[in-house]
Amino acid sequence: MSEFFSKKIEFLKGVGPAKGELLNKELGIFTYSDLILYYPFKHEDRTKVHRIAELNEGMTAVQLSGRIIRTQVIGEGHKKRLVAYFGDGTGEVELIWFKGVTWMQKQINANATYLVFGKPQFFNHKFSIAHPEIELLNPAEQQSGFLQPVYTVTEKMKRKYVYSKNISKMLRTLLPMAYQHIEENLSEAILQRYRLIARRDAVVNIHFPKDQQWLKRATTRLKFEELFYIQLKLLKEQKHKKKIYQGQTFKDTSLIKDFYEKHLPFELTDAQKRVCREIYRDMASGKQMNRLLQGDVGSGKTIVAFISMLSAIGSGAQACMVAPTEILAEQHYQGLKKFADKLGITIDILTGSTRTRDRRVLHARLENGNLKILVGTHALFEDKVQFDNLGLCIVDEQHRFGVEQRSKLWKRNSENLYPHILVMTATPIPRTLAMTLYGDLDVSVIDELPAGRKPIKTVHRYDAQRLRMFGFLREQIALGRQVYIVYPLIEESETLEYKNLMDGHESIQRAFPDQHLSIVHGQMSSVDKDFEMQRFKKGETQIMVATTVIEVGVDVPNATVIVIENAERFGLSQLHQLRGRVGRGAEQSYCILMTDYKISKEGRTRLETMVKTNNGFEIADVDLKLRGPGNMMGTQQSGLMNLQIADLAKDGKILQEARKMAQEIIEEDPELESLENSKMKEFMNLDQKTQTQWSRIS
Ligand SMILES: Nc1ncnc2c1ncn2[C@@H]1O[C@H](COP(=O)(O)OP(=O)(O)OP(=O)(O)O)[C@@H](O)[C@H]1O
Repeated sequence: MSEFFSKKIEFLKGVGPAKGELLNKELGIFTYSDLILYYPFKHEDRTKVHRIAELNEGMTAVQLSGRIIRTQVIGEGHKKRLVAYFGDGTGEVELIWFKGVTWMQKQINANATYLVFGKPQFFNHKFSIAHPEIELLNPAEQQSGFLQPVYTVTEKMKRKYVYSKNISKMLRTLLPMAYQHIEENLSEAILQRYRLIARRDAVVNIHFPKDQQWLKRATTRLKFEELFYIQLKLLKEQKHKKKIYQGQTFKDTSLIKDFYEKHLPFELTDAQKRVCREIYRDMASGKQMNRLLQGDVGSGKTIVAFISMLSAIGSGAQACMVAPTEILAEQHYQGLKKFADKLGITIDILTGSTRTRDRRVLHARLENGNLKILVGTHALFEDKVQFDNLGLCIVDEQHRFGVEQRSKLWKRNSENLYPHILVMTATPIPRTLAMTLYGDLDVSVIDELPAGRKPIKTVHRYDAQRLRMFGFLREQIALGRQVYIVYPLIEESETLEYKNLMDGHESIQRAFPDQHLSIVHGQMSSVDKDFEMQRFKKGETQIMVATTVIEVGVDVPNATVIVIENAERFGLSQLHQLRGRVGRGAEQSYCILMTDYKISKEGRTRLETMVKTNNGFEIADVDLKLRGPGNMMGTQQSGLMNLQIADLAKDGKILQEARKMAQEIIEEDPELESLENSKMKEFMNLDQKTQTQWSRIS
């Protein structure tokens, strides 16, 4: 890597210490390469030059080319302004500055030819432009026209008269010098196959494109490069892990057979069978499994998890399942216990609220191998928890565990044998995110719901239609079904949230005097929560009033209606998760989204999406577009999403191509040893700092 790029920015002609410091502090630009990598956020089209005679009142910003005839300072005090009379032979406009009058006056050369850019306003029978951008005209540029880059600058910079155009000017000085130092980092084969332009041309054109087409070429090339290196890195890691991390070989099928033949409660869907096979194959391979299991809500992940555990247990190992919350751990425990009991397999649960006395017993049983399955929260990560022989660890992520915690599991092993890892997510993740966040894992998808499920009917109703809605609930209850009514989490105030829920509870009790109600919220102890859940599950209560604690995992097939109050307050994936609490049996189910009339545009899109589709993958894509990758995955993982130019919400196609290319390369030449690939390896192996200077791979 050339020394050139690490030169301090203040040494660039026209920058100096004062501006240099401003760039350091305000934009994090310290070196030449930092500036080169400070891409504009948009380009203004300056390809067209208008004539003054063509101006009309409705025009947005226009570009004019002509001469400043004379300047004049008018008014006093805060009314003081500089007026420059500007003409192009077809007419005249006034250019006006209210700020920086003296400074501006010094900048302007009367009689010189300028390019002027701004929004014309018609006032007192003439056009004027307030605070236009002006530039001494460069005849070459006038001929070809150009796309003007616009850079983000902070308020503080503006106060010190450093604007976007100053950054642009610095780059105009820097780029011609930098051009020859910019090295290619993709092989000739890749460039040709994807028709990508050379890196140095891309870098120049991302700032100063010759035209729209060049801008597009430059953007595509840089996005490809960014995504390609992330994928190359992830896939290389994956390959590396497979090579060095041995997993225990679980080939025994006796328990699985026994379960299949005698206890399987329903026919597995084809998708479930396929995924079970994929997992079995991994666990029998002798390599450590690192697999992501994606399935839509209600697609039947629990039984797949259990069957995977049977592979491990049948071969004498233990299995565990980690959930992000106690309530979910409890649900998984109940779900798995049903199956485990049938085979006489020992199973227990460990959470923050497990009593010390019980813990001690549990630790001992785990350590001597008598306990085969342990379900729990991150309490499982504590050092005291030692397995005799942990063979499979299932992590139910729900987007809450980060990569960090996941890697912690690696350390939980004895000797050289690592437990197999299966990461489960309940809400589908858009493909682009999955490829980036979980790009080092193999992926299994359950893309089919159990037979006989009817798609849930979703409607949006306003508060004014509440009585009719109650009428509908009565009909359903009369048919023997059960109902959830969900209130939103109110982040600003727990008291308010509680009050909301209690008010709701009261009014529902009034509306349904003959029915038994359950109530569940976050402030209840887990014992009480569990008690209420069980009552509802057993059918002793008909209506469950709850906050979002029921969002994940709750499984009551007889519940056919979910009413979501203030539905506009929920995120899309949350709504989809909540809706997944119904439609889990054979009966027709309904989801009713209640709101008042005031809904933001984005809120409306969310509701419309819910009404339109039941498909979690489609919903995840809309969610990604609405919220952006960082917000969607929570702060923990947003670091990974710190892409410099690519946008995972929009660049799915480029990402797919980049991943495909990276896959082919890693497949053919895992160590990147060929002459062609070695340069890419060199780039990938650059020390973090130099590499970030160029590509910001996280
Ligand atoms: N193949 C199948 N045929 C019929 N019912 C099934 C099948 N697979 C699972 N089920 C049932 O469907 C319901 C949902 O299964 P499960 O709880 O495993 O879903 P999930 O994928 O974990 O969904 P969620 O994330 O929403 O909890 C359960 O009642 C389960 O018994």
